[in-house]
Amino acid sequence: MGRLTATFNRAVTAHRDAQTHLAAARAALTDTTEQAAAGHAAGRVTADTVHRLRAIGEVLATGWLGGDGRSNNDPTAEPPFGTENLRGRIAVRLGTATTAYGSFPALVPLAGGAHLAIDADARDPQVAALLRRLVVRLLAAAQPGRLRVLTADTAALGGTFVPLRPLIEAGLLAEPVTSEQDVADLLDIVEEHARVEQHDARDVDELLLLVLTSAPEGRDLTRLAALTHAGAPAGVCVIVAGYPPPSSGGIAPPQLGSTTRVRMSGKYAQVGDPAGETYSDDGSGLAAPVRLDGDPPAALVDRLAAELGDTVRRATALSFADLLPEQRWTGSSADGVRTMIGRDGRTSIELAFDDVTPHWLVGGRTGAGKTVFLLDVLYGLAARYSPDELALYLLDFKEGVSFAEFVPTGRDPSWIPHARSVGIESDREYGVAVLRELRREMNRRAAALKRHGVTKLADLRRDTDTPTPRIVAVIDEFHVLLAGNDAVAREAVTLLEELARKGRSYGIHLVLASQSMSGIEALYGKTDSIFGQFPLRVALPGGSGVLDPLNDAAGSLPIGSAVINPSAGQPRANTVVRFPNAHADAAQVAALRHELWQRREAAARPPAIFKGYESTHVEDDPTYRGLLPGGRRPLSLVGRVVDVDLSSAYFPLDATPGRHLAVVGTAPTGADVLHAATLSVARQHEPGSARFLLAPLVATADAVADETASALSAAGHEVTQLDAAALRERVGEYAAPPAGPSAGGRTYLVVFGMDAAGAALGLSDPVTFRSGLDDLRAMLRQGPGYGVHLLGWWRGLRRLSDDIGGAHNRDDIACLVALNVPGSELGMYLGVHDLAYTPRANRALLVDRHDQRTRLIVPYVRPGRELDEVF
Ligand SMILES: Nc1ncnc2c1ncn2[C@@H]1O[C@H](COP(=O)(O)OP(=O)(O)OP(=O)(O)O)[C@@H](O)[C@H]1O
Repeated sequence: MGRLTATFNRAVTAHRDAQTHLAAARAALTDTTEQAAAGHAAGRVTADTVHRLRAIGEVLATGWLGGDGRSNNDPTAEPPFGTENLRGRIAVRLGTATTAYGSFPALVPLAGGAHLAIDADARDPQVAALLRRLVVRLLAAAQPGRLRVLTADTAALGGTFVPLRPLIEAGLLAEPVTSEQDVADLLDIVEEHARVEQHDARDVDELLLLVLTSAPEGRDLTRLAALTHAGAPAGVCVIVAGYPPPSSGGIAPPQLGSTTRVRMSGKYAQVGDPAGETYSDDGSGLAAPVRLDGDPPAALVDRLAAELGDTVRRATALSFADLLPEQRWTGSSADGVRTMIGRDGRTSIELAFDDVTPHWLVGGRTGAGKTVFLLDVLYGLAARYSPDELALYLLDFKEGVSFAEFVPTGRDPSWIPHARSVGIESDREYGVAVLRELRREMNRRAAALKRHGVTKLADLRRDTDTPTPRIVAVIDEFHVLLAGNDAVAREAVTLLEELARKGRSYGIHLVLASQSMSGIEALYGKTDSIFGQFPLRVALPGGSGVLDPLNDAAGSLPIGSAVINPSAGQPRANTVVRFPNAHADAAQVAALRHELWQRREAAARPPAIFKGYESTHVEDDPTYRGLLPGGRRPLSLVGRVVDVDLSSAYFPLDATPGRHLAVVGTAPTGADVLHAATLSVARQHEPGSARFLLAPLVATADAVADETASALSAAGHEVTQLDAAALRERVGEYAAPPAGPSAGGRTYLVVFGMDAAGAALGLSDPVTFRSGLDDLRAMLRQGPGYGVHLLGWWRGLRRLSDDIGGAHNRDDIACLVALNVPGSELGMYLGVHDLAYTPRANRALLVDRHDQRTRLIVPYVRPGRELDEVF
């Protein structure tokens, strides 16, 4: 007993500095229990021994790890939460060991590589209550941010942890998983945690407590066992109930390492020897039955949730501001650009666009936080590098507003000065236009390198005064761009392949983000050649598609986190990062945008913006506004090209046979296009120097035709209105060069509803026997030569074809704007077999037969025409 007293006294003194002296104290307990067990067996246990055991137990499992958290000195005072750093082993109370001479606390070691297994699963209410009690003890004791608890409840499908709901809601405890597949995913997370902790050998950053209400089977049990063998540096603590599982076919279950085993026997439990610290000489464990502690008081659970929830959130919360550097625009992009994206535990994680990770592939199901992640990256970069160091091309294919905040709006004139072009709800054709622009820039840079006789972008930057910023081009929902297997998708694949392969040498970096990596037909056979150039993979929840098929680390990620993998998704290269929610910090984000905008250079221009849903008006077109009389050949404006700068779509009307315009399609916007085409040519003539003959032949176009006539008259032009018969006459007149006083100047025959002139044109002249169609065809060929141009709207392609005498005469009306005309029909008319055109609202195809131009355009509509009317 003398030795016992001495060790006890040492332990009590040691309590002042429990961490350093815990080992000594634990030795005291081991000593004591050994002696107690031995003494008990020999009938030598006395009330005094038990009394001392009780005191030692209270010293070892202090605060919330022991009793109810009350101290011996003042039973009414509760210890504070969050005192343990959990870096090494701790003693945790399981229940009360009873002997004939009284009871003492039964403790087991946990953490620091020590684990616990109970033979009955959580369907035994005592086991379920103990598991809850242990979770609460550890959470109450752990310093904020030092403990992460993951639970699996296959025994009761989540029911075991219902009493701990307040902790789940407070974010202190993860939602329990309940299926075998989920358990496998959970093990992925724990293994990843262990790998990262072991790799970063400095210290255990965060203890991951894994609580399972029943043991998994097969391979997952082997994985679980391996975790128990991983040792203290893995930072994992396993508490598993229902181990060993009922034996299957006599095969012994894998042995757990450093695990105290508890065996249930009626109302008592038998606690085995902890690893490395024996209660017994013969391995029989603690020689006293243990009454397990029951449920934690509900009030304690509530209080813990309220107090600790807040503290943990504050301690681990990551705000948008954490991503930003102290000083703006101090970075040099000579060797790459990098930004902090979030944290792994307490470690900040930076990602880079450089030679090692030139391009990124980002995956995540919809709603997984892809947009938020991209915004975090983009704002982080824009805060670090000036527009001379970094330029952004942003392209979004989904209906949404991912990048809308980078461009000026009616309410907020600010923009991100790095943004060169921003596409919102982009068309695939717009995407291709942006990629072409990037390729042009790449070629420009390649030529500049050659010119300066250098091989690296950094050297070029030194040799020239003109800034050569690195370019980061983000394409969100890029699978839309590559959908199908048409000419657009094929061109996009070719461009992407080239940019991915050569971009890194020229400071051009791509981020491809998508909710789906599968079923992209156009990529067939090209995935390796393209995605092989994207070593950095970012998998958000549901985004495992960007990782290796054997890497399922993104399976059960919570929102706000991502797997970062710089090795093209290989299973052993994951880091799980938490990133802040830029959407939640809208005021801060707006403040940053304003700050950056204010810093822009005086000459900075807002980005070229494409909003797929917006209609366009000729009056807003700077080209239209700049048109003046006296040009060499009048331009007839019909819309804006779907390209990076949204350039004006027009046809020059010169003297070549066939320089006429046909607008085709039943969409009422046909009349609007004709209106814009007519007014634009009118601006290029002095009043009195051109004749406008307007034939409003269909009721749907009457209002627009009247508007056109008044606008022309207001501009001082001579306007004559024609009906079908008069049109027939004029066509006859213009079939040959005019002679006499009407000669000279230009004549525009503007026909709203040319198909309605069919009957009149079909009539033959009683004298010459020439039909109106004969005259029309002659006029189409020769008219431009003497200044006559037809601007007509046909509602059907067939009628147009008939009027010109068959599709083989298509060059006789060389300028075509196709509205809602099926692509196949149009392809047939034009003799182009793989024409990629899908008619849709607010879009048209411009075809110029003479210079082989085919462009997707946003056709002009009259202001006030609502979008749903447009098609
Ligand atoms: N770091 C985060 N922390 C907390 N919540 C987040 C975080 N990131 C995203 N979220 C939440 O997830 C929601 C969806 O995010 P986001 O809009 O970025 O998803 P998405 O993947 O772009 O979805 P979709 O493809 O459908 O547009 C956000 O409204 C936000 O509330």
